[in-house]
Amino acid sequence: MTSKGPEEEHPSVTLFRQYLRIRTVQPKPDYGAAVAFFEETARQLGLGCQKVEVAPGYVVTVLTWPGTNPTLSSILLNSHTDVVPVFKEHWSHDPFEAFKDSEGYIYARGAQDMKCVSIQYLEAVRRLKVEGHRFPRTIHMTFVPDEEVGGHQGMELFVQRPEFHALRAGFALDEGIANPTDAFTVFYSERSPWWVRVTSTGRPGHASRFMEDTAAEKLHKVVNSILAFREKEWQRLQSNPHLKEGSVTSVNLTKLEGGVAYNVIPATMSASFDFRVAPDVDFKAFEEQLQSWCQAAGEGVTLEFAQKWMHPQVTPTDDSNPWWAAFSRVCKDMNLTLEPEIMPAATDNRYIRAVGVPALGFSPMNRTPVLLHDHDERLHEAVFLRGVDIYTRLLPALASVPALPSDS
Ligand SMILES: CSCC[C@H](NC=O)C(=O)O
Ligand SMILES: [Zn+2]
Ligand SMILES: [Zn+2]
Repeated sequence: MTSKGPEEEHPSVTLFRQYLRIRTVQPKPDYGAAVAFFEETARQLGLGCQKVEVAPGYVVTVLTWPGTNPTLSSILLNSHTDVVPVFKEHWSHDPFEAFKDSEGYIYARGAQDMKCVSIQYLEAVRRLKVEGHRFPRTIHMTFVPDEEVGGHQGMELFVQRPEFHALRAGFALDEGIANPTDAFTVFYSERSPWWVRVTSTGRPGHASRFMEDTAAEKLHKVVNSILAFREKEWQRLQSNPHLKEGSVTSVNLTKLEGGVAYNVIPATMSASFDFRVAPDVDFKAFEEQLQSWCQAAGEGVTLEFAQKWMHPQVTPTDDSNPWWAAFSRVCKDMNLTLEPEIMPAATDNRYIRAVGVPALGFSPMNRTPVLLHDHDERLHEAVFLRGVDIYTRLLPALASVPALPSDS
């Protein structure tokens, strides 16, 4: 892939790099600068712009291109504006400079997750508007805060607001993940995050003794049960080539806490786990399983949830779903191979689907290594521009889906 010199850079790439330079990095994102950026872009594109403060300092910016038939439900193009922190010393270039190398790779935090998508939406709308198109359905672009820390001050609140319902979203697109092959991954569901802390209490005492009923011994049993379950799910994934990562339940032990001194047996210890529960799991039975592992470990072992998503939804990927039919038809016409999967991580799409809006997770990056949250996150400008082409084809198709029973 070749790239043009800076003087001939495509204006969509220039806008992308400008956005990448805004430091919307957790844990202290500069959301004010991002909102100002989208307000200015809305002005340039002649789009409506609404700001909804869902919590103090947490603004959702909504850019709107009205359709010709206001009775139809709208298309919602969502993207989050925050990005995850960096370990600067592991980067080849400043992660907030949006450096472009001689081959055309743009290095920046957010290059894949998901500032590319925000600008691709805008640039596709710009092109279609410049060409004089209008479509029956309204297109709304929402730029939301807080996704990287769970969306609790972002999309989770926004979907409950009257301003969200007033958008009358019939279908939504949000983020996906890059695909290193020629194909594009599209996500039709998500695993549910369950963050579980197991606390074990037991007899304290002098650490030179063979004390019975210690917190550590009981915690060890629970850790063993959960890691054995992890191994079982891992084997199930490994042994079946039809299963993808998002189709099985994963768990990782992410924190161990407790203890005060080498020679004091602590009265309490805890272990924290990040479970990602597959959408076809019986949630009630799974929670009972967790409880029974705690009980089997002995007295005084309890669990609490720091996150517990209970509303997994599946957006159908067959022609019974007119949105899928329109989406997949465009991809077919463009000769794009789609790989439908379940999102292994959690995105704002779970909140959108939970309020009844069918949604797909799609970040059009093929032939691209998966570098979200990684060092040297980067995207080739040609892949980025191809993504603009793809949305330029997708939006007319989606915004022209004929009236549906759900529209009335
Ligand atoms: C459970 S809320 C955290 C959301 C986060 N999303 C992106 O990485 C994730 O860990 O999947
Ligand atoms: Zn993301
Ligand atoms: Zn992310």
